[in-house]
Amino acid sequence: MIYTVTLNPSIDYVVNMEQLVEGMVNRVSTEHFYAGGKGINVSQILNQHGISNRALGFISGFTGNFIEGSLKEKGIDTDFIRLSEGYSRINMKIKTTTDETEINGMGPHIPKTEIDKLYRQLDLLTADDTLVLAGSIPATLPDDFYEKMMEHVQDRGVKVVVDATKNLLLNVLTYRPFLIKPNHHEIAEMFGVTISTTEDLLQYGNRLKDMGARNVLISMGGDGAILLAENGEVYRSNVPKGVVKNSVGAGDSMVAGFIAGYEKTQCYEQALRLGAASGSATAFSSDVATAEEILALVKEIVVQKL
Ligand SMILES: Nc1ncnc2c1ncn2[C@@H]1O[C@H](COP(=O)(O)OP(=O)(O)OP(=O)(O)O)[C@@H](O)[C@H]1O
Ligand SMILES: O=P(O)(O)OC[C@@]1(O)O[C@H](CO)[C@@H](O)[C@@H]1O
Repeated sequence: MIYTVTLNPSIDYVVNMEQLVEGMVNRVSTEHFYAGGKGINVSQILNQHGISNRALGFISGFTGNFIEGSLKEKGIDTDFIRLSEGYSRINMKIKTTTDETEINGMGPHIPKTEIDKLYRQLDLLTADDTLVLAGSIPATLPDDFYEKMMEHVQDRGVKVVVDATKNLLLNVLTYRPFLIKPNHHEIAEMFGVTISTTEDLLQYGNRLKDMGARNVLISMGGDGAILLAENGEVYRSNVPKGVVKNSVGAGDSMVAGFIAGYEKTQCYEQALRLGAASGSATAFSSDVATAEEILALVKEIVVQKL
């Protein structure tokens, strides 16, 4: 079974407007409310690929009810820990004709008793399970919380996927995650360097492998992705043609597509293909993509061995 953990789920309030003017009243031309948070997005796309999974994490308040309800409506298995105080956050995603701006909320305080409940859920995982840790760690939890969770399941051979930024990602590498998915900007930031060529990316991708990551998937937005696979092969994928509606969740969809592709075929090339199709399908859609939208793009993905 695949378990996703979203420590700080959100309602993504996705709006369109022609222009965003700071210091003025701005009015939107379209608005949508979606259940969000990186782990939750991974769960939604896994579900589209027919891969059974369970979404874990903390929810609270009326916003938490919306998140849980909308996942249930889509047939996604959830086992969220409900906090008695506070509200799951609302993240505003503003798409204008030129930019995408995001304002992400803080989220509720998570008391120690509730953290213990999450550890009890992790106690049940075995070597047949995959644990996906995705998204930021809320301010009320310690920065090393992902490391703590990985340490907790370490002896049981659980496959762990981590999609997080900077130190959160670097610090988990000693626990040998099965997959990490930084984007090219995050790699540059992690190592404090400027990346201008594919060779640069490969150099730092290999550094992440040397530090412990088993598979490193580097996404590059509209420029596709590179996979440095555990078997030593390196692959590059293109992106299909399409109009970007809202790229929020594209990275999470790529992670989910990769996991689904690997579960189905045990082949890294196929996993990258399904990951790339899933990422682009979400970029071309207002919400995270549907199975039909993803399948329509799979044939356009060209995976090349470097
Ligand atoms: N503009 C785009 N056109 C086509 N495909 C895209 C575009 N942006 C993203 N994708 C697809 O989604 C994948 C992941 O995108 P990206 O590199 O933006 O991830 P990310 O930075 O983690 O995204 P996010 O944080 O917005 O979820 C890309 O490798 C590509 O396959
Ligand atoms: O604040 P975090 O946890 O870093 O990111 C949260 C978030 O921006 O990530 C998802 C897209 O990747 C959205 O659904 C959600 O709003």
